[in-house]
Amino acid sequence: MEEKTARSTVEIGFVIEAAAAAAMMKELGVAAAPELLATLVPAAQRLARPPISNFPVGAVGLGTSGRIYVGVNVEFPGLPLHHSIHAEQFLVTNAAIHGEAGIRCIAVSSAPCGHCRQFLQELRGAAEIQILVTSDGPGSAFRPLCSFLPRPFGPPDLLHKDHPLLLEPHDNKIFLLDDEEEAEAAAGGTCNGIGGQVEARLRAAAEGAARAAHAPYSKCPAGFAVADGKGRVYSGSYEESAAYNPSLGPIQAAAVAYMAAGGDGSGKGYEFVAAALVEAKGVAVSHEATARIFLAAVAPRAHLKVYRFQSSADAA
Ligand SMILES: O=c1ccn([C@H]2C[C@H](O)[C@@H](CO)O2)c(=O)[nH]1
Ligand SMILES: [Zn+2]
Repeated sequence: MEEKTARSTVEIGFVIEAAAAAAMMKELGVAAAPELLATLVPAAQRLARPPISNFPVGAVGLGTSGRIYVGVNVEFPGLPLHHSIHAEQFLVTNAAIHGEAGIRCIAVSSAPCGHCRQFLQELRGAAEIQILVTSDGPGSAFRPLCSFLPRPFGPPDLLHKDHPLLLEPHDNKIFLLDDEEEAEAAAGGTCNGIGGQVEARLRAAAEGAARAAHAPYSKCPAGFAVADGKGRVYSGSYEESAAYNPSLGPIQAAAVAYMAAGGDGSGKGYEFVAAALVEAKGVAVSHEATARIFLAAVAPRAHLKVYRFQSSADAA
């Protein structure tokens, strides 16, 4: 009973290094890493930001590196529900931000929805990812993703089998258009006096995120970066799903980076003062309008600058 109390009050961050995970296993008397994942789910739920549903979802995943990644659901008051981030998507995005190569198993507080089962198809070896649903009770066990989503539609339906998948390295060819065109593209918004240095860092972060984006279906990679009032920059890459709708936009991915780095989405809100979007010029998929809607709802003071690059057919 005492042990149970200790477990339920454990506090965690969004990334747990392999050595720290080993120390936790020892402390909590847990024999194997997958068992530790389930133990940490209540602590993960406490990091969730669900002001609309008040339904906190926590997901805890083990990477092939031995690191543990936490994911939580994030809801944005004032925005349509499809802007929400699911815990499982948060987990995968958090892993991507930290350069993780693969996810072996995930413990999650409630059954993954159809959208998340589909999103997870973007990972190599998706069928064998092991999932445990803690709300199923003490006797619940890890089961492969293919038992949650039999006969999936996924990357093999649309891509060559060797095409890089979500957690695999991407280097999309991006060459930003010159300054004059950027200035034209940066329509709207008033510059609220962020320093040129922060602006340059935002641009570089968004460009790097666009390079790393997983956008093999539209071939429209994109990256988004936000700066807080202290000059800290957080960036996220667009992550596409073969089934399109479960895709996670670069704006949501940057919100994950912000939260995973300790930004508090519930207390003082999202303290973004400036943002940058990097995407191709005149292509099928644009995030600019979404970025403006998102910023207007969560950080209305933030100035957005949009940088464009010439679309390249060999974007991967
Ligand atoms: O697989 C799921 C299902 C739901 N949610 C979140 C979305 C929303 O914030 C809340 C209610 O659906 O739970 C997840 O995070 N993962
Ligand atoms: Zn879901």
